[in-house]
Amino acid sequence: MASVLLICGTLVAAYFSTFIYCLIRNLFNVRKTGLPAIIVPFDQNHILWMMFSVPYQQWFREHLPEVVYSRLSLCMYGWEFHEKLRPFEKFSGPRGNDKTYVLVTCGRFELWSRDAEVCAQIVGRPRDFTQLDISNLFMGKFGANVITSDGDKWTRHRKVVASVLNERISKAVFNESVRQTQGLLGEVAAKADSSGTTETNKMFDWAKKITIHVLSGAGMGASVQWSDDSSEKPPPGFKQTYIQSIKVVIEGVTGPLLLPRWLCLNYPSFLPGYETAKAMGYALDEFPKHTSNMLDNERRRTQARGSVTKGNIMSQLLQASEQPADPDLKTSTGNSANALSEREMISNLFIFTAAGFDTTANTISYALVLLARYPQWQHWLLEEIDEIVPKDPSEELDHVAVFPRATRLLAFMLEVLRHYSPLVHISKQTQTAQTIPTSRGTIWLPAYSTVYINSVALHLDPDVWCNLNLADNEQGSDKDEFRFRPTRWINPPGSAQPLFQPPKGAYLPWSGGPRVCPGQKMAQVEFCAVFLTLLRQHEIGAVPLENESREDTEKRLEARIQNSMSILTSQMKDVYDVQEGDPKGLKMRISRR
Ligand code: HEM
Repeated sequence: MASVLLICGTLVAAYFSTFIYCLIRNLFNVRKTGLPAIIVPFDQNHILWMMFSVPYQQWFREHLPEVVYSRLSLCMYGWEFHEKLRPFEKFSGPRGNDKTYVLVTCGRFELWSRDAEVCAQIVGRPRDFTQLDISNLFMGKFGANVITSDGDKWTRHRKVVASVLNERISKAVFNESVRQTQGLLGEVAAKADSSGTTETNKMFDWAKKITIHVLSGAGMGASVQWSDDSSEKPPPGFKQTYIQSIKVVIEGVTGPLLLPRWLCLNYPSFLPGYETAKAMGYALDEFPKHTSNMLDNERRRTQARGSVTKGNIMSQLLQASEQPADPDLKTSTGNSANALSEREMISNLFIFTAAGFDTTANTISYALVLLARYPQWQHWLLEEIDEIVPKDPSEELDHVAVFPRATRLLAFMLEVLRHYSPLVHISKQTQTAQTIPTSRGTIWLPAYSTVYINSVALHLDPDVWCNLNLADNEQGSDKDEFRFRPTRWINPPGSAQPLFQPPKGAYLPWSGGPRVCPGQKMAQVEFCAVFLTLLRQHEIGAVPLENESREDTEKRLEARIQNSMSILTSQMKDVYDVQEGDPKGLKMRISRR
């Protein structure tokens, strides 16, 4: 018995001594960096902490002393959204650097920065600052792809992916976004009262529906009617439609996606989470099959057209993937050729959806609430929209004629993303020791460090944003960088560029450098197409509560926006999947103008 206890005790001691070793090693290394340190003596990337810290955040806040909680909160996923500049102003600033610090934990060495110079180098040197191992777990579920790869493998994926997201795709995305938003307006009209006004909790689910339909139509060439997806049946031999399987997979990235397929399919029905696990099991099985079938169909269509590709991502991907380039690789068709195998194509098609769905949908959702919160900005947009869209409402919107002129709308989107970046941080790791030269001195980093760009804090730098491009009728203010003010993006008349071009590394909602988001233009085109169509003849507002003043409505909307959390991306709580009568939801009003 004594020897069993001794073995257990030794194992426990050995386990905990690794944490102590890491803490001491990190304390030693931080002195070499010359940066301020914030010490939190445990491993914030420990699986148990990652699982339980966010759900128990409220409990920690209420029960821990302020001095402990104020540090601990910096280790809870998504903290950047709520804390804004606090760690920089409260902890690192007084110790000599208000833009970069080291979080000294019992895990890896962690650098956190909101310094544009540092951030520009992190995103500009993808061979030195590589993808986190953990991104493979979620994003590599269907095989290697552009997000999970580094080095030469990444170059190969990226070349294909970048060639696919081209101007032809922009046109397809624009047209599909208009078509889907018209579908939404059709549903709105069917529910409208005699004055042409509809009040609904469903506006945010509809934003998601537009985004997934656009990805399906302009992405995979599988165009869906607005009202079709609920009535559509899975094809023979399938339990889920393509849209259903993709939704389940994407919603599962918070955890269930990590479960193996066999476990999901055999999950005991008496345990909690049975329905989710079962749906995930089917989706893991069927998503690649659906995609593979769609690729086969597209191949057949392309052959029938005499190799003429269509303007959707899948068609372009097939063409780009089967260009001869590397004789050592075989494509799915068995040709001695480039680039991406069938599995890699499926995995990249999954990534387009995983990377493009929540990011775009949540940006549209924040924008909807901000339109209601700030009617003055909505009117500012309506002025532009009335000028650039055809006067005849039955005349179709032309991507080439309208998109380049939607300057205010794009400025509005850029301001939404400055405040509500879907990714609150961008994280990378070093494989070997690195240095980052800056005007404040050179930062040294040990091998196997994790580096975090805090996008929320980066986008609030007063040196870049405060009182930028004040219009004639606007007052400057001390804390202007915190204000939602899209005019800051509009350069004075006569400038070389109509929109403000932030300094390198200062604005990274789409990241930057060679690994900048290849879907940036697609997201911009979709955002503009959706709001051009929505606001062409309608206005967006929030339904006031009983006896609520306008001022109180604005406060409530502000609180709803601030009540956000980061799952994979930042999103408002309780706006999705809420039934019509449920008071938890956020009731929006769409009225004909
Ligand atoms: C508002 C919408 C979007 C935002 C804010 C956004 C943001 C980002 C960010 C920050 C990254 C870098 C991630 C990192 O390095 O850790 C990224 C990468 C990526 N995004 Fe987006 N994205 C958006 C829409 C899209 C769309 C619509 C697509 C495609 C359909 C897309 C495809 C990708 C891909 C493939 C990558 C990986 C690039 C690489 O590693 O080389 N994104 N995105």
